[in-house]
Amino acid sequence: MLRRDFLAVRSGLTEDDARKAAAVLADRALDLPELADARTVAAYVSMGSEPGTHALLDALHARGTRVLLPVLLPDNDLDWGAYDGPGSLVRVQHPGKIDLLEPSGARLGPDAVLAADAVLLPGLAVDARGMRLGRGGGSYDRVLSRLERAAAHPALVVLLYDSEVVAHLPEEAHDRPVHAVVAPSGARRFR
Ligand SMILES: Nc1nc2c(c(=O)[nH]1)N(C=O)[C@@H](CNc1ccc(C(=O)N[C@@H](CCC(=O)O)C(=O)O)cc1)CN2
Ligand SMILES: Nc1ncnc2c1ncn2[C@@H]1O[C@H](COP(=O)(O)OP(=O)(O)OP(=O)(O)O)[C@@H](O)[C@H]1O
Repeated sequence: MLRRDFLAVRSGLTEDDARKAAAVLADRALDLPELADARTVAAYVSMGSEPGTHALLDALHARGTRVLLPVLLPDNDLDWGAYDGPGSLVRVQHPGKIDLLEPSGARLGPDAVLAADAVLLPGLAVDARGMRLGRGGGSYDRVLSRLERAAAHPALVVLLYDSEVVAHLPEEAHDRPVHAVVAPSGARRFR
């Protein structure tokens, strides 16, 4: 129900709202040292009404940051490929899912995310402790447990609209908090 409610608010945004938010989000995200100073960022290509990441991906790529993007696997785990500009993306239709833009180049394997200095995670909301509500596929839960197993500690950052930064979300035992959220009104870090 929570997921449905957050998605309903997103689907009510106009294209103009979304475009303006994406531009502000890219600036704010690039101001965050965790992203600005990263050599490798594992990010994703926003789809539909998700807070836009295109401007951010291009800015990171342009400044020489290595950007990794997810490739959805049949079991909902994620493989990774490098972002090499808008021409390096291909539209993919996974059964039952909205179309995703995925990297068309070499697959680097699920462990490629371990090289990231910062991971940008998609989410529908984050609470005051940094607990994140995802789409429910568990893809990023798996990324987080893979990072934990490898003792990798990249900065974990979520891009959201302002109304999606909330006081409290229900969590499950496997959920792990993120470090920061970037919203149009500003960034917020969690301890
Ligand atoms: N832009 C973006 N890329 C991403 C994610 C994401 O959340 N956003 N993912 C995050 O893990 C992975 C893909 N996971 C996805 C999970 C569900 C749906 C989807 O279309 N869900 C339907 C509902 C049907 C269902 O529950 O499967 C929907 O949201 O309308 C799409 C992608 C990797 N890439
Ligand atoms: N490390 C893991 N390995 C395999 N499955 C996992 C792992 N962690 C969580 N899951 C499973 O993934 C499913 C979705 O979990 P949850 O509802 O927390 O998704 P979410 O965090 O909202 O989604 P996402 O991680 O894709 O953003 C659950 O069935 C959960 O048991």
